Amino acid sequence: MPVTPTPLPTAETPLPTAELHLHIEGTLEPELAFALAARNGVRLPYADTEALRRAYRFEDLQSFLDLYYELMGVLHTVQDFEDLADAYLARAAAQGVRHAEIFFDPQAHTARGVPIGTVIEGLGRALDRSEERHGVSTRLIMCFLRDESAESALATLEAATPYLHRLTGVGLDSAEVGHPPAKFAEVYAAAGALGLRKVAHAGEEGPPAYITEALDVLGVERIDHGLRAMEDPALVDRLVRDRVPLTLCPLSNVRLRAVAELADHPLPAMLAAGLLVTVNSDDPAYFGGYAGDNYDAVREALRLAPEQLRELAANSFRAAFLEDDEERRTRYLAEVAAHRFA
Ligand SMILES: Nc1ncnc2[nH]cnc12
Ligand SMILES: [Zn+2]
Repeated sequence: MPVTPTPLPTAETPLPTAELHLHIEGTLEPELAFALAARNGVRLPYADTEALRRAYRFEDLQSFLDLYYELMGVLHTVQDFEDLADAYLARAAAQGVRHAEIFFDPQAHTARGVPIGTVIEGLGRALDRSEERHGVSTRLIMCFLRDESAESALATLEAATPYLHRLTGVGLDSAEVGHPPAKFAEVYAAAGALGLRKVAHAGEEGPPAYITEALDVLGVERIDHGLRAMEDPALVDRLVRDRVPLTLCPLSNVRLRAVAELADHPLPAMLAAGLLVTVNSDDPAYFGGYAGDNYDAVREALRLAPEQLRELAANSFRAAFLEDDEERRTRYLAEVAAHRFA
C-alpha cells in the first residue's frame, strides 16, 4: 500500500487568521440563496444567480442593508441556518481562518416569524462540528439591530436566555447614523451582568463620537470598523493606550463607499499610529471576498510588507475572545510567527 507523504507547507499556505467581524447572514451566496428559496418555496425577485449578483451595487450602508434583509427571507429552518454556517466555515478555512467569532441578527429572523431558537440551534449545530470538519474554532455573538427600538433589543436578550451557553457576546449593527450607541445602554448593562462580552459597530458611517460613546456608555471591548477614529487624534491616543481592537473590513469599506478606493484606505496609517487593527470580511458574499481575499487585496493595494501582514494576523488572535483557552491563542500566534509568504 503506497504511503502518501505528508505535504510540506507550501508557498500557497494561507496566513492563519482569526475572523472577528463576520455577519453569518452576509455569507449567503446567490447559489445557496436560490437553493434555499427552492427548498422553502420562497420566490426571489431575480431571474437567476447572475441577475442577483448584478444587484450587488451599493451606494452606501443602507442600500446594502435593504438587499441583505430581503435575501435572508430564504432562511427558515434549523437546517438552513446549519447549511449557511457550514458553507461559511468551509470557505473561511480554505482561506486560512483558524478561529471565527460569528455575528448573527436574530431580530431580522424573529420579525419574519422564525423563532430565535431555530436560528441559534441551526448555527450551533454547524459550530459544534466546525473544529472536526474545518479545523476552525468558533464563538457566537448576537447582534442587536440599532435601527430597531431599545425595547426590542431587551426583548431579544430575554428571548435568548435559554441559549446563553451558546453565546459569547453581544454586538450592535445595522443602520448607524441617527442611532447612537447610548440608545442601547440598558441592554448592554443587562448583557454584561449575564457575563456576555461586548462589541459594537461604530465609526463605519457614524462619527468618531459614536466610538467614544460605545466605549464609555456601553463598555465595549472591541470596536467593529472604527474607520472614522482617525478623524479624532485624542480618540486615536486613547484607543492606542487602551489597546482597543478595531475590526476593519477593507473590501466592505470600498463596496459601501466609506473609502473611494482600496489604495485610499487608512489601514497603513492606523497600523503606523499603533492601533490594534485587524482585517475581516464583514459580509463576504456581498462585498467580493472572504477573509483571505481581504488580506490579499490590502497586501496588493496598500503594498503591505510581510511583517505588517503578520502583525495584522497576530492582532486578530490577540483581540479574539480566547481568554478561556490561552493555550490555543498561543498556538495560533506561533503559527502566525512561523508563517512565510510566497
Ligand atoms: N457593515 C455593516 N454595518 C452595519 N450593519 C451590518 N449588518 C451587516 N453588515 C453590516
Ligand atoms: Zn459589520
